[in-house]
Amino acid sequence: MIELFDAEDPHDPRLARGAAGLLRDFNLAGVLTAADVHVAERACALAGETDEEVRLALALAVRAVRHGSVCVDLADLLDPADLAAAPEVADLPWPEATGWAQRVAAGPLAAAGVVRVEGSLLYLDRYWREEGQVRDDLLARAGRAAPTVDERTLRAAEVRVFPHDGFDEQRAAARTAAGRWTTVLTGGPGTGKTTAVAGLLAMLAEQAEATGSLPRVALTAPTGKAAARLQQAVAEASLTLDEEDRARLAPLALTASTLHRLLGWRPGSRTRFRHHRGNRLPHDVIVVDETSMVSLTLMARLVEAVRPEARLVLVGDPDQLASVEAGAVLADLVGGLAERDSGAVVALRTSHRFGAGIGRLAEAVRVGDADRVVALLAEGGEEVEWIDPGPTAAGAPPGAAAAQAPGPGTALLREVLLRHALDLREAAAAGDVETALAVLERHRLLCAHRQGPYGVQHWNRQVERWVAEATETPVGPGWGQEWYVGRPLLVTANDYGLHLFNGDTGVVVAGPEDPDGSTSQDQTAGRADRRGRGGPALRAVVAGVGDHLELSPSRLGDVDTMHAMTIHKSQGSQADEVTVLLPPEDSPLLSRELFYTAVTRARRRVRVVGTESAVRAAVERRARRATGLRQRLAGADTPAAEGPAVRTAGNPPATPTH
Ligand SMILES: Nc1ncnc2c1ncn2[C@@H]1O[C@H](COP(=O)(O)OP(=O)(O)OP(=O)(O)O)[C@@H](O)[C@H]1O
Repeated sequence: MIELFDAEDPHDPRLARGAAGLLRDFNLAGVLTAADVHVAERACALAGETDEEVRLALALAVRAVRHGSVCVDLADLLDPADLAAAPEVADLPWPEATGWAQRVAAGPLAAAGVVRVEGSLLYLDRYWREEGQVRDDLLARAGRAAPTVDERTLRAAEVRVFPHDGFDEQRAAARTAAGRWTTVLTGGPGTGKTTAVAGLLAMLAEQAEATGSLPRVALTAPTGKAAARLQQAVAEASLTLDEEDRARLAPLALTASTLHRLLGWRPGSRTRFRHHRGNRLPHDVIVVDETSMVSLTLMARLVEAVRPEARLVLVGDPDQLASVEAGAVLADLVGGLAERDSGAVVALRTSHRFGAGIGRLAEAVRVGDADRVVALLAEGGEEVEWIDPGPTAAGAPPGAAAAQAPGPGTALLREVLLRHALDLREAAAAGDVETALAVLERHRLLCAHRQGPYGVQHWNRQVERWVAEATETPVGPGWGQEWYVGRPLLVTANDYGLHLFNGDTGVVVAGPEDPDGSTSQDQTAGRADRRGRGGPALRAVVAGVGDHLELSPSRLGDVDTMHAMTIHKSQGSQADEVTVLLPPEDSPLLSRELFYTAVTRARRRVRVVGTESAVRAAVERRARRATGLRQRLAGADTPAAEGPAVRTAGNPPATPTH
């Protein structure tokens, strides 16, 4: 989607002062940011490229990566849906598509290796190389003779580990993964992916017994939070195995780490690791969870570091939002490998966790049946509720009624959100950590946006205002009370020293001073906030795997308030009840992948707040990313050899910006 920014202020930092010609036109129109323009200008100056249209093409390629695409299709920049949302874009002086890419290919940028052109696809060199490398490494793995397995032992293990008909899908998945070097295991939430993985590991451990060895197993995920959940889920799933298989898994000492940690994070580089083609990972089995969140760059680093004779099991849900960084790797693998190598992709379809109501809604969203989604929402029930704010007040932005104007939508939202915030506050004020953390898991408000009336910031402040009114106490930064009892927390960056991971959640509770023996410097710096202006001493409690961490709030650097969180951030986590606040239908963030991700965060009940047109837009609009990996994997040497642009699902902007 051609997403625009709207710069009314001439000093807006997104405007590139000094830009000229086409770059200036596209910058002023909000298509290109100053960063896109500067990169293009600099690279063209260095390479000696003076053709304005080629400069524009390069800036659009830079922009595409910023929006999560791996390349840009110069022949397919505008589609009717984009133009309906932003008709003014059509009036920009777009170059004639025919021959545009060829001019880039014939020019000095391509000669200098800054860009690569394939058909109408324009890549920045790095992403072109990474796509090719992922394809080559995966196809090389697929071309090797299959791993040797003892069939009789395997068949006996299948029946033992997955004992009845309800495990048919998982049994088939584990059998596939046991007999291949690379397997992509897909399924929505609660379809038993982790259970299948635990069973597979027991089966592989038994296979290794014949050689008197133990398989070296790595469990990994793109984020710390997802890795922690994977470890916990595998441990829980292992408990369902019989004693003999549990005993097989015990010596494997299964712990999970982030992909960055597994690959060997190196200070100063986000894309180069200690393990690579020349220093491969030692493991025999590598299980990656939440693969939909893995970017192309990280996948490239992973597949080159895996030993050819190690099993790689990529687990995830390809219908969810794709990675924050460029690529839609899981969706591409599922599409490309399924076409080329029919056995590599195994899908689990039966949900063992959701109630039927959420499952039906999620499936209707997944397949893009907007009429059914609207009918299911209208029907409602135990698990599904719809708050349609209805027609908005004159002058109000469409769909804003529930967010801003007084009305039934606002009253209902207030009731739900305030009740949850007060329950949290009550447990936190009593210093009851277990209850506070349990209450935290009961409900999430999920927003597409970060800012604006549909955004997390607005709703965090709004809930704080409601709590302040209800309790007649100052709450929130508006009152100079950043730290207050019952403040829900979302960790926004990994801190390996403190064992905190991006995506961890927690709550501020009343409690004894210096829970972690904080230094005198901490105490001085944090005292005013930590005491909440004469209130009790405060401690932050962060939920961990099987345990929690308590520390002084002053030690927490990267945290947000979590009365509301973005759908992007919610990936990989669930809550009993979820309220999804949809932005208006013209929001560039609305997409089927976003809506599906939000709905599937709910374990017991999902509440959708949004107009019918917003619901329909969410279901019908595909988030798109331009990538070539799917087609490369499917068989074509170059993505353009089989036709025009390759688009795959999963294309939110890299970060929600509204
Ligand atoms: N075949 C089955 N029959 C009944 N229950 C099952 C089956 N497989 C898994 N379960 C149960 O369903 C729940 C979800 O399973 P599991 O954690 O393996 O799913 P998942 O796909 O990994 O979930 P998610 O990725 O959403 O966390 C667990 O409680 C598990 O014990």
